[in-house]
Amino acid sequence: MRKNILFVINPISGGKSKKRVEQLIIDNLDHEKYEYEMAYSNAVDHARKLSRSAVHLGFDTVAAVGGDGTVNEVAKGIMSINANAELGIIPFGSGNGLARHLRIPMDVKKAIDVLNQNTVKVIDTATLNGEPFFNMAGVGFDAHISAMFAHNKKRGLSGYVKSVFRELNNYNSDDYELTVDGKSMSKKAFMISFANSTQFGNNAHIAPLADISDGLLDVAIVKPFPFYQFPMLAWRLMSGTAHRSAFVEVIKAKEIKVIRKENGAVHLDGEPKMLNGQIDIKIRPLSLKVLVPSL
Ligand SMILES: Nc1ncnc2c1ncn2[C@@H]1O[C@H](COP(=O)(O)OP(=O)(O)OP(=O)(O)O)[C@@H](O)[C@H]1O
Repeated sequence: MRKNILFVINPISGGKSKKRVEQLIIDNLDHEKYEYEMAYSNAVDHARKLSRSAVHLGFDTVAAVGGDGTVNEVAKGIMSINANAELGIIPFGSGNGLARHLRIPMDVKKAIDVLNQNTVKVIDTATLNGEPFFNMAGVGFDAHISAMFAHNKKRGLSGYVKSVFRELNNYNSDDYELTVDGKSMSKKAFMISFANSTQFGNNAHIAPLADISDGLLDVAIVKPFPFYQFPMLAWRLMSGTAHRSAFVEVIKAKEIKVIRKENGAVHLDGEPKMLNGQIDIKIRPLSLKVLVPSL
């Protein structure tokens, strides 16, 4: 029997035109395996609603055509109705962290072929104050950058890199009280990432040893560092050796509580949110089915 798949296309993700996507789907999807529909998200949270309605109507798969924010909304929609429905990803974002971690090709035709292969991997997901995330959440500098970037109309990698350099000099590290699986600790940190996958996106690996199906998050604490160390840290991110840096501590955990003195930004899969001082993060082991490349 053919499976029903809905493609949820985010027209703004990655700052890239989606004009060719419809035709590429028509030409490359295996129509013996799938009956398809397509829909465009028209605002923040619309992809979640589209995905939720599709799964409610009995769709087997919803494919997010976008970046990590679109994947977040589509996966949230799926999980709110039926954890047996599957997530597909056609990467079209600025960073595509989850897609890259799962080795889903950046090329649209090849990513459609992954859907045709029909190989399912069950992954962990997590929540931050009850809000789901799938790739990475964080507090500190990366959350600050997400909040800045959200006001930047130009999406894409170059805008992101510009924001990082502009803010790097102005940003002050914060004090955090952490409880990591019941163990209390105080940390001064430039940022803290709660990593389900290894990377933020663009192959910047903050938690190179993270396993997306191990029932654990990798808590990557980046300590304050002198400005001249930034190129070395950037190299460590890109070479998958961040865990070996003297400025990065990684702790594996199921449940983390974070208390900071002031309200501030957090990010969930790159999308910013303002929160008060207390943050609770929890893993949900093996809770989402994703279509991934067969080996
Ligand atoms: N029609 C729309 N107009 C404005 N915003 C939209 C629209 N459709 C979806 N969105 C929002 O766009 C945001 C960004 O999408 P997404 O994260 O996929 O792209 P990106 O930020 O470029 O990629 P990445 O997260 O991989 O870096 C999402 O949070 C989503 O809510």
